[in-house]
Amino acid sequence: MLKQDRLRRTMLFVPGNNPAMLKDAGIYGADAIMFDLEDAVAISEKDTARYLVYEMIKNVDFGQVELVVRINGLDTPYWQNDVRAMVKAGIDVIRLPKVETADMMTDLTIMILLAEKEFGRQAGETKVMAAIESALGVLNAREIAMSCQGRMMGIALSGMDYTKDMGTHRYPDGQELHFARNMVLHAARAAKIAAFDTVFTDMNDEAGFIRETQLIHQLGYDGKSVINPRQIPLVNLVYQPTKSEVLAAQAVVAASKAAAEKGTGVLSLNGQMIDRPVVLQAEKVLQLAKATHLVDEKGNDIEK
Ligand SMILES: CC(=O)SCCNC(=O)CCNC(=O)[C@H](O)C(C)(C)COP(=O)(O)OP(=O)(O)OC[C@H]1O[C@@H](n2cnc3c(N)ncnc32)[C@H](O)[C@@H]1OP(=O)(O)O
Ligand SMILES: O=C([O-])CC(=O)C(=O)O
Ligand SMILES: [Mg+2]
Repeated sequence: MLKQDRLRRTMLFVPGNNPAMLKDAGIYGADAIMFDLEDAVAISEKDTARYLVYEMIKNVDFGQVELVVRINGLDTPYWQNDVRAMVKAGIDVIRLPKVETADMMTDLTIMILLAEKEFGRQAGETKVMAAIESALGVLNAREIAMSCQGRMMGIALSGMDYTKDMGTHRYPDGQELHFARNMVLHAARAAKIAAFDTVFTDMNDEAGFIRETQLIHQLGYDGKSVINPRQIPLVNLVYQPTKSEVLAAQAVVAASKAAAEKGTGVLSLNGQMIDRPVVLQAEKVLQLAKATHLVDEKGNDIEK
């Protein structure tokens, strides 16, 4: 599967200085694991965490899960060593926190390219993503999302730092994130990259977490950064298509295959015109249904 085609419903933050959490991070079914070298790690532990994450990537089999690392910001003395170590380890994606301008992403990719050359990795192989955590970052989201063509995998809203920058804090109804959520999402969609919503930090407020996940799913986000394994099945449940959505998608895909065999492009199904966007949407529904074991690899129902 092409990397950009993979599901990205959940990206699990794992503190880079916690060996037990790092070792088991692959067992919870997250679509991506995000090793954190930034705010989950105390200053005194920065070098230890980098070394530990390097060793984990080299020695633990995380299977098909996408491996992301959140490095330290460009205003710290750590980020260049973070980049070198992670590129050497073979990380899939580097997430830069507190991105405010496209130039910051360019500075990051210059360093990544040097490290790719130094450690014999293919140029451009290491993907990048930007975390937007301030008013300036939100206003520049479009240029940030359009930068680093070919390497840019996605952008994320980071609501804790963002609300601090805005002079507010997180509220249960999420109104304070309304503009930023929509800006980040539009920037991602215009650049054809993935969009990730921010963490929800109250692990005991399951109803609040589900409400927020339903909102970002409705808006069109690919998924969410999560901080605890308990949040993963809740996101997957929200993203799971309904039975009638699966049936409709199966019918569209079957009709489009039959039309392609006959050499017809556009077709009609139950009086509805079916064109390419409808087929792509149906394929996405079946991809989500496969991930939650509602249908098999071929898109057929799994008897329960
Ligand atoms: C604003 C920001 O920057 S947010 C991003 C930075 N923050 C983080 O990375 C924090 C990530 N999350 C955590 O560290 C933890 O979930 C905490 C500290 C919040 C809560 O930890 P706990 O109280 O141990 O949670 P809980 O009791 O649900 O843990 C259950 C199991 O899941 C494991 N676990 C919990 N969180 C994680 C995680 N993020 N990654 C991997 N494993 C985890 C625990 O180690 C425990 O394993 P065990 O049963 O084998 O002992
Ligand atoms: O990316 C996130 O959601 C976590 C984070 O750093 C923030 O909210 O400031
Ligand atoms: Mg932050």
